[in-house]
Amino acid sequence: MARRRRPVVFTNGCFDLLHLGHVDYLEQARHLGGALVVGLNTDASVSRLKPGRPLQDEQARARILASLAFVDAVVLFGEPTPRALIEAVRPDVLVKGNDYAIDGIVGHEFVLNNGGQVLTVPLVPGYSTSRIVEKIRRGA
Ligand SMILES: Nc1ncnc2c1ncn2[C@@H]1O[C@H](COP(=O)(O)OP(=O)(O)OP(=O)(O)O)[C@@H](O)[C@H]1O
Ligand SMILES: O=P(O)(O)O[C@@H]1O[C@H]([C@H](O)CO)[C@@H](O)[C@H](O)[C@@H]1O
Repeated sequence: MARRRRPVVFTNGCFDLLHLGHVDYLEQARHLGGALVVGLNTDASVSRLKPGRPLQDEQARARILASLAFVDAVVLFGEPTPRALIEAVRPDVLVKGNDYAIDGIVGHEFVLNNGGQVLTVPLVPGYSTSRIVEKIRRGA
């Protein structure tokens, strides 16, 4: 009897300083399917998106993400968006935090046209890498 493939969940981000919001969101994302693949922006890709960043290099960011029990794979991508990676992975579920609208999530058309789902996960209020950086700068 053919074994059913576990649904693959995909998300992506810079994940510069991992915080409670990231952990909560990644754990929720993992439980929307059977395995979680995280697309991680390379240092060059992050620098284009967020000048002055990243604070932690791609190897450190990748290793930290991969240490989480609910992250099954981490894949670096250097392009401005994860579009090519999403089309290569062909995930069953594409997830972002609800700081993104569904139609603003790169790859949503591809995943939906491929019969998959595109979902958002509520943010944990008050947590962001930028806010952490700000607090450190203020010495708060
Ligand atoms: N507080 C949060 N709760 C849940 N998910 C979050 C939170 N902050 C960010 N995310 C999600 O984590 C993923 C990676 O986001 P990102 O690396 O930009 O984190 P960030 O803290 O928002 O960073 P920055 O402040 O530099 O924008 C995105 O899908 C985003 O929706
Ligand atoms: O960590 P961020 O800024 O949430 O991650 C970005 O997400 C973008 C998103 O997928 C757009 O829908 C992506 O294009 C960008 O490369 C970052 O991963």
